[in-house]
Amino acid sequence: MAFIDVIKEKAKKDKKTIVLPETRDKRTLIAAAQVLEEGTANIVMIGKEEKIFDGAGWLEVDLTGVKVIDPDETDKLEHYVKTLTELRKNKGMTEEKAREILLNDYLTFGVMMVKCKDADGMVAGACHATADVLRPSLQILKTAPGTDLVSAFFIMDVPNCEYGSHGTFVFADCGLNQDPTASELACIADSSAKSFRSLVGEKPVIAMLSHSTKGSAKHALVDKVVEATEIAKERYPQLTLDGELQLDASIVPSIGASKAKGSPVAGHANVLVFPNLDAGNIGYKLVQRLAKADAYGPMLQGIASPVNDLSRGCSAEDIVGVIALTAVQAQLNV
Ligand SMILES: CC(C)(COP(=O)(O)OP(=O)(O)OC[C@H]1O[C@@H](n2cnc3c(N)ncnc32)[C@H](O)[C@@H]1OP(=O)(O)O)[C@@H](O)C(=O)NCCC(=O)NCCS
Ligand SMILES: CC(=O)OP(=O)(O)O
Repeated sequence: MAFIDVIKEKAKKDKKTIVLPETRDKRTLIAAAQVLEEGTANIVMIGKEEKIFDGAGWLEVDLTGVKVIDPDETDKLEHYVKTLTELRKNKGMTEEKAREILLNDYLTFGVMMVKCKDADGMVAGACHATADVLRPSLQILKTAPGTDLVSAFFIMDVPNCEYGSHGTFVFADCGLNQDPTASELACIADSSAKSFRSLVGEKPVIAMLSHSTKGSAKHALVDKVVEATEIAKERYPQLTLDGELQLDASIVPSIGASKAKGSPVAGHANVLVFPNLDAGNIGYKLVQRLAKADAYGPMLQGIASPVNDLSRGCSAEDIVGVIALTAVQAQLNV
């Protein structure tokens, strides 16, 4: 069974409620209808009911069963206003500002629904840039207990691929931390291992990626990954993790054996930790577009409740997948 079909089966077993704030986006409406039909989640949408259902009518999709919350009409608004004001009072938030934001910014409204447990998770980003989705999520939900850093990963499912876990990988950070320090890279490795284990269900084998393998190149960029590897090995001794490794040495067994002999990771990695966001974001898009991989994300790890982003280049099918993954994260509380 394909990776995403396994996730959908899990999602169906204990249905969670996912809020979709981007109700002007056609792909989101199409995805919502498919999720309702497949039964992987309950869907809440934010906006004016007549506009949402008009949109669905033009697209000829059936949104029967979707719950619509209109910020102008809901009696939850004042609770959200008070909660948001309290949460952000040290940052100058007032009730007036909070009301203005909640009435006009559906992304923040959706995050508040998750914060107040009126939804189990949120998926957005089909028509908003990543930074706009992540900022309110980070500000309101904050990090999960025991974590200092939120980071963003993709589940990459590569067709006809013998590498990774039958072609399935976690790539990180591909969406949030632009130039992580060595210590932050170590944290991203640990969070990515947890994401891999909980969503793919297999043992994570983590490569700390670089343009160098075991000292083949010298540069400050390489030094950062070497240091990150040392920190990660010390902080998380239970992980199967190694670096610094080039991509080919990480995933191709024969190249791993020749470039990094004796490494427990080389040639077998299924979790790829990129040295910075340029590499991560470009890397996932190369694999998605040229190898025709399914790319689910950017999903957040290390955040207190499940909120996941999308690329503005996503398809309706990608949204359906990320909704199912969000529902499973909510089940597992990761
Ligand atoms: C996400 C992002 C917008 C946050 O940066 P920012 O707007 O400058 O916001 P700040 O640094 O002021 O952070 C806002 C809040 O989030 C928190 N935060 C930021 N990054 C965080 C992280 N990685 N982990 C945990 N919390 C974080 C800050 O502590 C701050 O909290 P506070 O307001 O309660 O003090 C920024 O990191 C970014 O633009 N990342 C790249 C996104 C992108 O374009 N990706 C490429 C496409 S996928
Ligand atoms: C993941 C990604 O590239 O997102 P965006 O379209 O928001 O830039």
